Amino acid sequence: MSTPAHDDPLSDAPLSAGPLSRERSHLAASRSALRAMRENVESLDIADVTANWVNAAVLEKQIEDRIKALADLSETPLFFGRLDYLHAPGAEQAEGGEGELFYVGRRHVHDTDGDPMVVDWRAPVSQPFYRASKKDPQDISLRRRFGYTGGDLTAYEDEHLSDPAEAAVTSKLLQQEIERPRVGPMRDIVATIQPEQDEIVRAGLSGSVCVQGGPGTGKTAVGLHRVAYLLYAHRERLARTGTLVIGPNRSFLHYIEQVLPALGELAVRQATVDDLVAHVEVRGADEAATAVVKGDARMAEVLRRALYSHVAMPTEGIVVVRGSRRWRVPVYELEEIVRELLARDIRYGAAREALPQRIAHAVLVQMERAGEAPDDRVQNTVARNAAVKAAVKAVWPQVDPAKLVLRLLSDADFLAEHAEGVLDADEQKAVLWVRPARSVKSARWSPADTVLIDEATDLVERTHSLGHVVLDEAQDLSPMQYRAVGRRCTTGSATVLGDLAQGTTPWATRSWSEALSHLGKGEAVVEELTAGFRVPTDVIAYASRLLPHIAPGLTPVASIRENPGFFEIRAADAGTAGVLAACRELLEREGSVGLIAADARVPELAAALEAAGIGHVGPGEENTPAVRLTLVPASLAKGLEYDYVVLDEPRAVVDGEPDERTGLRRLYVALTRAVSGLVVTHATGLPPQLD
Ligand SMILES: Nc1ncnc2c1ncn2[C@@H]1O[C@H](COP(=O)(O)OP(=O)(O)OP(=O)(O)O)[C@@H](O)[C@H]1O
Repeated sequence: MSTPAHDDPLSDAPLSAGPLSRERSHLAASRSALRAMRENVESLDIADVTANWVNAAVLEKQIEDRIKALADLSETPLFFGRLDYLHAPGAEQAEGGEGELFYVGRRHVHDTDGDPMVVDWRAPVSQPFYRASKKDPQDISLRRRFGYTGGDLTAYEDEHLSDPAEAAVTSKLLQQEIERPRVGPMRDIVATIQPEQDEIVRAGLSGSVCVQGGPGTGKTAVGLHRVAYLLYAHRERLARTGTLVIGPNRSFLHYIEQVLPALGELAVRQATVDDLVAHVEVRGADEAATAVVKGDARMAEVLRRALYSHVAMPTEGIVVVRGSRRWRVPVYELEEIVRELLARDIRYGAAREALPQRIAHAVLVQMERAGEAPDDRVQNTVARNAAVKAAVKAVWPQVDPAKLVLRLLSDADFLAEHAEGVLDADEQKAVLWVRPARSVKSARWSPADTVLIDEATDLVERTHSLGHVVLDEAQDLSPMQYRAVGRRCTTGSATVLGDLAQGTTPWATRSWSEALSHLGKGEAVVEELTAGFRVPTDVIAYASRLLPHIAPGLTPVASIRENPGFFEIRAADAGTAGVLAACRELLEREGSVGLIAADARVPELAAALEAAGIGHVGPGEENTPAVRLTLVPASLAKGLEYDYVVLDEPRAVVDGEPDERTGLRRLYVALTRAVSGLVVTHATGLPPQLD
């Protein structure tokens, strides 16, 4: 880049002077054009279009959404880049835009003639903004990045990609954007998506992608931008089939929930795995050893066997009486029908529905042989005949999935019968309830039980599949949970995001290939992200000392932040005075502060903060300028970030987990939440793995 970032010291300068003024005029003109587009939609009179009130309501909602999408948010720049092509791109790539110069922004804006003023960042013509380089200029002569202060365009920076004399330099604006202090919920990264991230964002809809990346490498950001991209590129198809983002817990979902709406996408569902499988109320919890067995993929086989044990081979034929005639379906023919249905790849419930029709068909064949000419109506009547119904009930009874799981967990003999050769005696004992439940309502279901019910439900009736599912923090899922997510995208594709080093469940993923096969997406490509956007150099280097103990073989994250970060380890006296002092000190600085502590220490710290008059909120609650401190139990820190972090008593974080490796992984998560600085306070010494 030959041209350094141009700051305009005279932001009130007359609009006649220099490129910055011209760019500001284009911004002003684009804003007016956007206003005109919005007014155009606002003035639509739907009474002319439809007289039907249902259609009118639907249309009104669409118009409302469109008006929302066309809002001009004063703090959000309308465009952040400009591309000057050497040649006008082909019509297909330019998407209606003619010419060689394009402004890249969050949404498409056109003038009254329909000519584009700003092109959507997701349009093919915008792609070189993210991918072009000196090595591969992609027909770009100039890439210009814009810098904003508040809503004002205040700087720009040029790269002449096709000029061999110009050396490649790191962008200052990009660096500023990455180093900007964090406040409030997660924000979008459209202006600064990196080439390796963009490849994942724009990967095709048909394939599934898995991203392994250390803390702060942008996995969540990439996943969310990928959804926005797919919705743009395949709008109609995904509107029909649906998209879903899965995160680990409510506070995480709350943290990310504004990113997609900010990108103009309002219709993406966000849920936890527990939300997806909420067939019954969860009131219980399992011991780790029990949850491991319940989450093992072999449970799927136990459930399948238990369900199909309800199918009983017929022992006698059926006689259907119609008028003066009696039609007999002999037992061997019934058996053949049942065998054929068992061999087919259809759900238990679908086969149960097909069975009376098959029996009726057998009767119809006999009628035809006897010279009658029965039609479909006759077949339906025969299928509803009492004798046929009774046979179906005996041979292929209805099964309630929750009751099936209830029986497996309560009845040792029933479990033994179907787990024979699949689970050993200890494993069977582990899954059995100590106190068997009487009914589905009174049972103390655990989260792992609801996943079993979900599996059983899917055996009975096929789960609805969506067009695309993004699964974040995937490393924590059990094989049975992967299956539950996988059946929600059997006909669609998935983006799986995670970090093996951050797996903190007893069943955490050991390898992505294994996880992907449980998900049913064994063909997914595994990509790795290693450039870190969050954690400062000194902090990530310190946290990476844990890697050989928690995930040997993983590449440590290389921070791309220039600021080495504020990092201190402080020995403190027992109690809370040292931690509180660190919080006070960091609150003097700009941005958010997270106090992360072992779950068991949270009540004591909350009381101490209150007594000291330091206002704080919990994770997932909104910070305000007056209350910038969040008290975060270590178990909820995953995926979140704060400008400054105070990490209380690392040893307690490690000791809070059932085993050392999980403890050290939890500590790794806690150590990697800071954007600008980290203070570790301890009274009991540090875990030796950090030396
Ligand atoms: N290209 C980028 N430009 C600017 N900021 C970025 C970029 N990529 C990621 N970030 C920022 O870096 C931070 C970390 O990103 P993100 O939370 O997506 O990482 P992650 O890999 O999911 O981390 P974790 O493993 O800790 O959950 C976020 O603030 C995100 O906005």
